[in-house]
Amino acid sequence: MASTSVAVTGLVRRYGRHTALDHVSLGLTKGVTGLLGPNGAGKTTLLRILATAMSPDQGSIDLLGIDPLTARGRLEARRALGYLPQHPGFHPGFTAFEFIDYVGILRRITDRRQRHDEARRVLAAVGLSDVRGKKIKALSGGMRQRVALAAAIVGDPQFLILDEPTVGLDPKQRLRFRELIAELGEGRVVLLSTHQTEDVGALCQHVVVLAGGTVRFDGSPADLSAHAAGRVWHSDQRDPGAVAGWRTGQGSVHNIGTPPPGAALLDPTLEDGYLLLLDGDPALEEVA
Ligand SMILES: Nc1ncnc2c1ncn2[C@@H]1O[C@H](COP(=O)(O)OP(=O)(O)OP(=O)(O)O)[C@@H](O)[C@H]1O
Repeated sequence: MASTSVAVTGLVRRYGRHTALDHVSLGLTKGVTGLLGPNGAGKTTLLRILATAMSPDQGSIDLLGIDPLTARGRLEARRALGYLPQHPGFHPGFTAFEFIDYVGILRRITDRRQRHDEARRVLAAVGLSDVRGKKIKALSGGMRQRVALAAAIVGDPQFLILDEPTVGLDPKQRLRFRELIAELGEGRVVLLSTHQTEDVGALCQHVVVLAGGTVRFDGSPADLSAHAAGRVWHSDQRDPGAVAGWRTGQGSVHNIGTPPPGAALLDPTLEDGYLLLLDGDPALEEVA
């Protein structure tokens, strides 16, 4: 039986003198894995390598039992994976159906009838049956993103690579995407790169944190939250021991860091764990 997991070992990728991935090793199984990391962490580089859009300088990949670093394996891997890139390219004059049909041609579904059935199936899966005859340029940003997701699932790939699929979506659209990704994660290997810690908390069984080209965390969402256990508290004013603190909608300040004695501790969220994991790390610009 074909392997149902993906593993990378010792992946190195350099851009000139800059090392974007520095001996990255990780394993992915069925379900949704969230890939978190600050800007420039190397997430897109890792995803592009897994999608066979780029080669690593060193390391090996086992993609559902296929070695995509060989010429033959690359073709086989491309049929087994779906990729939603950070900036999907569309032909805006195409209708949604025409675009997906075209993706079907690229994916070598040669039988026209079968390809059209597949286009209808994936457009229905992302809830776009009603607008399949509309030109892509006439669709909203959220709908276009759904077209990109539909394109990624043509041919029902068993490994899905999603690069920040919810960027620019409004909260309702994001929820819709969450549902779709959760459904796709049932029975497939899904790697979801995102800056949205709430999406990871809501969707993922597994989280990997990448920063400065190395893996800083690899475990469950609960373990990432637990990283902040005893280090999250609320107070009236921002506490001096806090590395970050913000006033919440309830009026009190949510602090993370080193609490004072007797502080009113809170249950940490995944975001708290993530922020504390990377606290003081030069790779994390957002919290500095
Ligand atoms: N084509 C390139 N040439 C030179 N440097 C690059 C190139 N692509 C990426 N880099 C650098 O490699 C590092 C990793 O980039 P990458 O895009 O993989 O990060 P990322 O985690 O996806 O970031 P973001 O969240 O901002 O998309 C960054 O320092 C980036 O500037």
